[in-house]
Amino acid sequence: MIILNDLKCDVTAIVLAGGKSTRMGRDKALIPIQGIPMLQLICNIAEACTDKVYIVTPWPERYQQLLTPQSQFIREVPLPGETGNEPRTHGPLVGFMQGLAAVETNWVLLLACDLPNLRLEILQNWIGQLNTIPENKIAALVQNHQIWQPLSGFYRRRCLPELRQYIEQGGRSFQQWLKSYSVEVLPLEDPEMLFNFNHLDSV
Ligand SMILES: Nc1nc2c(ncn2[C@@H]2O[C@H](COP(=O)(O)OP(=O)(O)OP(=O)(O)O)[C@@H](O)[C@H]2O)c(=O)[nH]1
Ligand SMILES: [Mg+2]
Repeated sequence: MIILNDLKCDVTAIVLAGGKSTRMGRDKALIPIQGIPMLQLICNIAEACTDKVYIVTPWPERYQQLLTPQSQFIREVPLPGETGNEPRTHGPLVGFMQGLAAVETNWVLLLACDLPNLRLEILQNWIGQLNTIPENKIAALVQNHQIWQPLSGFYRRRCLPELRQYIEQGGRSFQQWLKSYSVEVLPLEDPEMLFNFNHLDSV
């Protein structure tokens, strides 16, 4: 357990709660799963994995009552050239970059807020393996049919300068950005854990 605690200290969690929830038709973060709003469910799991959790969102007021003891909001701001009047639509890569700027640990656990089947023991198991990942790997993610699952995995903090550059050049795609790097594949026996709750009729 001492080893897991040491590793826990070297990981910060970033939970993304923004976007349009177009397919759901209402804010996904607030949809209850067994009585608990999805964002809170994810933050509870994140807190058990790390000592620090950042919730990156353009609208922290909306989630104020959900805030758990080790969590902190990072208010997402428009990029230069974007207007601040409409809900942000710049997407999760920009939210991630804005959260990453506040991180001081070597590793970041990035989580979407729409993962109702997320399992603590699997995340803890992955955290236990982080110190075996070769230095040249910028991230450690699950891969399905050559597609990375970017919103439920780990990134090294040092990717920030290159991520910033990619975004400044107009890039918004995790898949495209990750193509420039060597990424470790995380083992996952049951892909159901990463079921993405996008439609109300999908459960
Ligand atoms: N902070 C932040 N999070 C975002 C943003 N866009 C998406 N997300 C988060 O990224 C995760 C995956 O979101 P998606 O399901 O791909 O997109 P969405 O815009 O929320 O929903 P759709 O409109 O149905 O595509 C969720 O946790 C969202 O809260 C954004 O611009 N900022
Ligand atoms: Mg989704």
